[in-house]
Amino acid sequence: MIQNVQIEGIETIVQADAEQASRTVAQLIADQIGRKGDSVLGLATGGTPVQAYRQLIEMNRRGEVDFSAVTSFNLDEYIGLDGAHPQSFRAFMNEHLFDHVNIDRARTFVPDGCADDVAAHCAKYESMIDAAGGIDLQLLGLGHNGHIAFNEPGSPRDSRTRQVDLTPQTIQQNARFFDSIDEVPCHAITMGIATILAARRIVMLATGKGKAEAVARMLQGPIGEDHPASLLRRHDHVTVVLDNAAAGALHLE
Ligand SMILES: N[C@@H]1[C@@H](O)[C@H](O)[C@@H](COP(=O)(O)O)O[C@@H]1O
Repeated sequence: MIQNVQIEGIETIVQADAEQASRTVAQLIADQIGRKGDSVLGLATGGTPVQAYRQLIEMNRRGEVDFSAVTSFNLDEYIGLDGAHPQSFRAFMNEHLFDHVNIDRARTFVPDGCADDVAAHCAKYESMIDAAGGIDLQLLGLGHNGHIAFNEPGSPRDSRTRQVDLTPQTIQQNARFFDSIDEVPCHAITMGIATILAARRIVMLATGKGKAEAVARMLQGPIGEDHPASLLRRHDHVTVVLDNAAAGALHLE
């Protein structure tokens, strides 16, 4: 059963399972591209969006969504991994989306984890987003500690693309993608909270019981930098898409 509720002014869609929630997110992205063929998308990595990307690939094959004029900017990248490294977010995006749809690879942007001058690269990434006209739709996942992209708790709400340190918890969480925890980089480049909040529309996907507490704090806890996702409530066009399990700690009337 699908529930569509307003929580603290945020449109929240609760689907039965991760498959249905991913389908909803894929449809929201396809609708955005349908309205504006040359949309600028903000894209996310992690385990959560994989099914939504799979749906988009299927829709692209069926001719239901056309990526040919789309531009994309990814949220983040590990420092020290170049795009050819299998655990880089560039490789992730190629494998899970870009290799399988008709997007122009030259218009897909992921921060360069091997940039010589990281600060200059971050400033350039911001100006490239501006030059593209800003992000029309930003897709987000949710960290267990409330992080968005790699904006860990305590990240300033006016932060922009920059180098950050990862918390031990995030390193631990992401170790599942590597052969061992020692291989997980400790630093990353991430869009800032202000970069994310500048997107015209934000779609957050969270699934599974493990995200339930973080979802409840995001939507019904205090708004503050100690739970970065709660700052999304300061944005006027956010859609949160959940499965039942991730909605489990919410107080729904
Ligand atoms: N930087 C990413 C985030 O963009 C992502 O949303 C989050 C959740 O990941 P997952 O979807 O695998 O739970 O963790 C990562 O560290």
